[in-house]
Amino acid sequence: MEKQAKCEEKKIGVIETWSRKHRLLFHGATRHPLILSIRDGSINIASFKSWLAQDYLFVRAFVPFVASVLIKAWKESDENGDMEVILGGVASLEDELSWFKREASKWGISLSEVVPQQANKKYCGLLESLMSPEVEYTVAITAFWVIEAVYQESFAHCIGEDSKTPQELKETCERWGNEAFAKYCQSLQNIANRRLQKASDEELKKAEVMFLKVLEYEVDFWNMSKGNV
Ligand SMILES: Cc1ncc(CNC=O)c(N)n1
Repeated sequence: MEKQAKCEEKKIGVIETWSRKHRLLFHGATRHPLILSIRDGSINIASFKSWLAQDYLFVRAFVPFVASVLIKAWKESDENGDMEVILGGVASLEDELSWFKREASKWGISLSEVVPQQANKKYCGLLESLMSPEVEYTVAITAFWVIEAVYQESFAHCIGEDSKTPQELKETCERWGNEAFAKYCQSLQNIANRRLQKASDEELKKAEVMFLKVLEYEVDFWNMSKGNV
């Protein structure tokens, strides 16, 4: 019986098990009021602009984090394919930074003057702590997957059926809500699941704590734009 339960768990994967176990928090991060207001068209543009400016700073800190996961994959991975997936992630961030600059200029935001808010600083600090060589590949790749998955699930919701997303925000939603990004997130999830399946109990625990922490920080990140509602 116990063996069978374990097999079941393997079949659906650790990530799905955690997403179900912590579905309230997962939902809080992927169906935040800011996202719902984009989807129903009631979004305050000042909130959007504030999010855009803060997210640009976040993505700048995200680049070295992803590079650090690449280093861990090279050193610790048991599978050759991991590096290509992560390298693809690094490469697409160059385009993403250019997109932020174009988008900011469209909205009249001067990126050089943006001051990071507290929640952003805290989140970038978490990314920096994950870059340490002491942090295991399994923990880092789990964090990486959650970070990407929150944006994928959130923005895909804004371009789904019956969404009333304003035309000028559609490109933003497409950036993370598109099919190719969903596939990339699935590849990251597969890597994370494979690693978690083989992980020690201690490593599993650390990865689950990190999973929760990222979700919490994502909620705090969305909350930053509340001041502008
Ligand atoms: C706060 C936050 N979380 C996740 C992402 C998505 N990853 C890269 O773009 C993001 N841009 N910002």
